[in-house]
Amino acid sequence: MDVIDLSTSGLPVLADRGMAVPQYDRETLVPRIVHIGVGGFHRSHLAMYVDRLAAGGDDWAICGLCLLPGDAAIVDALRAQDHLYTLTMKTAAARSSTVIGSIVDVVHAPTDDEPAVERLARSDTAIVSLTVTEAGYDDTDRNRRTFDLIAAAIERRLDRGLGGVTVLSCDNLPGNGDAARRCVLAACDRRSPGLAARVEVSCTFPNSMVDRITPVTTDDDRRALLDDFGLRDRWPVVAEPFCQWVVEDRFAAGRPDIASVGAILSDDVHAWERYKLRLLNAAHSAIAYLAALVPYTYVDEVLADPDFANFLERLLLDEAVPSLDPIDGHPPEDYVATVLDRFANAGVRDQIARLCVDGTAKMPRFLFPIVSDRLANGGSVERCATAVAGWARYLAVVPEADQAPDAAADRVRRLASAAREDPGAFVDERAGFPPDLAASAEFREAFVDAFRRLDAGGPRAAIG
Ligand SMILES: NC(=O)c1ccc[n+]([C@@H]2O[C@H](COP(=O)([O-])OP(=O)(O)OC[C@H]3O[C@@H](n4cnc5c(N)ncnc54)[C@H](O)[C@@H]3O)[C@@H](O)[C@H]2O)c1
Ligand SMILES: O=P(O)(O)OC[C@@H](O)[C@@H](O)[C@H](O)[C@H](O)CO
Repeated sequence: MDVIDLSTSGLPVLADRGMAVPQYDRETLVPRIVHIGVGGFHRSHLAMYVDRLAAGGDDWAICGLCLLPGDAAIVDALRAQDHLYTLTMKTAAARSSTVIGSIVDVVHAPTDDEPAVERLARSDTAIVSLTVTEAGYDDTDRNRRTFDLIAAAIERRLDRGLGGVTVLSCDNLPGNGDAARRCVLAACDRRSPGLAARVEVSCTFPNSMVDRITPVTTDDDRRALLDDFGLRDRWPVVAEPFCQWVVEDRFAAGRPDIASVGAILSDDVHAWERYKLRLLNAAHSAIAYLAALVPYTYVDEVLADPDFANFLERLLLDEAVPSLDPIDGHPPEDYVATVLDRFANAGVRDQIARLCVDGTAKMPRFLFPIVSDRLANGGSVERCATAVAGWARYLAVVPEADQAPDAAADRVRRLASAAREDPGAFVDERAGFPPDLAASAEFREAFVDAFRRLDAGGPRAAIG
């Protein structure tokens, strides 16, 4: 089999080799969605939904907007292959690959604001979507730029007599639309008096729950495409088959018929989002650091370990589930079973190291709310405390160069080091604990006990 590079002209060859490829005319698509943060998840999720829409005859498409210097690699990769890429869905038994055609342009604006603002302000932009990570909504200079650009673009649109846009966060955080709204309105206040009020009446910020486990792309993923299809794709995406998107139907400038391709339009996104953040994301953060200390490399290895599987199941059923309001017809226990099943998928090879990234942004959003609820309403916090102790021990003992990136970890790392002498020192508001956790003798005691067990016997002793 000849090796070909991914490009529009190669699509017929790939179709002959059995790969699903776009059958629609990409030239006629209109990039009404401008997406900031063209990482793996955007390409496994929103871009896939938009690809399905195009396959059904819709003309919506996506322009990627990359704002960080480090985005040069993805920009180059996409440009070199006509913005096409492969999405491979994997289980232990099978994998299936599709070429996704819904991204039709990409703008890289790491330093110069004007190309970004002008692209966002264009008359055909209807949705500005975001996957800029949880930490991307914290108030830092780098993050401010993202929202300053959006505010500048909306102002330009309104001054030109164009309407507002929908700002659609697809990040994992409680009330992601509300968080995006707060960041955009703060940027408006920084920019000009009165702009925030104009944005409030012209733009919308739907909340959404987004879900598809999407590991970091590896060279093995690239090699598999070469072996199976003779295809060289510079930056393919792999994901699990499961995919979910629940979103509020508040779109200021129109939307495609996303329900027709599987999205759920709902007024009750918060209930779904809580299920997901407290049962799936919290579970990821709960095992991440303990597993890294073993060390395990992949999530499925952790689930194949009966001690870890039992620890996680008990944490979810005994501590996380009681903190949730059940959704009619969708018992949380069923959701837990699905999550455990998805984590056990030995085909997807999701990396523990990926889950360890940005713990300071994720612990307060995923795991601490469960503990807060337990402290307020009664019930054990022992397993959540063990998970947090795993995080502290990881920060204290894993050499910094080997730790997963976490831009805000310096202070927390110092507290974790201090915890080796005095474990209780870690449970401090400076480590991101909310006041109720920091002040709770019950939580502190459970944490200290778990930290000591970890110190004495490692992760297995702590989770037993
Ligand atoms: N990977 C998943 O399984 C998954 C599933 C559901 C939701 N998500 C959400 O998507 C986010 C991104 O995940 P990913 O797997 O695509 O990660 P990724 O590292 O592959 O991509 C993130 C992209 O966002 C850009 N980015 C990061 N911070 C930014 C900032 N402050 N401003 C502008 N751009 C920024 C990066 O340059 C990169 O292109 C997650 O943090 C999460 O909120 C991910
Ligand atoms: O993507 P993050 O960094 O918010 O969290 C890590 C994982 O929990 C997350 O990516 C899940 O895999 C995802 O949310 C599944 O939909």
